[in-house]
Amino acid sequence: MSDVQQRIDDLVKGHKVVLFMKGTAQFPQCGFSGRAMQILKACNAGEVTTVNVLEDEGIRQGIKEYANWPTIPQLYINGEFVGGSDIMMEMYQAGELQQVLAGGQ
Ligand SMILES: N[C@@H](CCC(=O)N[C@@H](CS)C(=O)NCC(=O)O)C(=O)O
Ligand code: FES
Repeated sequence: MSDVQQRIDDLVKGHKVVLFMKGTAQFPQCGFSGRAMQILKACNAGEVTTVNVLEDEGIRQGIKEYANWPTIPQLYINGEFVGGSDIMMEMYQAGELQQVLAGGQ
């Protein structure tokens, strides 16, 4: 595993809920990332670890390889890739995201 892939793996496995996004939780810098954050808030997700890919070009590119998913935002729960903002919205509307968040540790 490359250095960047290892760093991403440590982040994803070291925290329950990790959102790779553009900007921060307080100041998202893209509508898709803002929407992802809003969905997590609507789910009462609790502690969300956010990673601002605009501050790290290596992670911005590396995260696309890590989950084989070409865009940001990317949500991980309990070490597993969940999806981008479209998938998050679909899961939220079906009540599934709330269930995944409630499961695990
Ligand atoms: N449909 C996507 C929208 C996300 C998206 O299109 N992201 C683009 C624009 S922010 C992206 O990450 N492009 C690659 C990049 O900026 O590195 C989703 O469901 O999350
Ligand atoms: S930064 Fe332009 S669509 Fe996300």
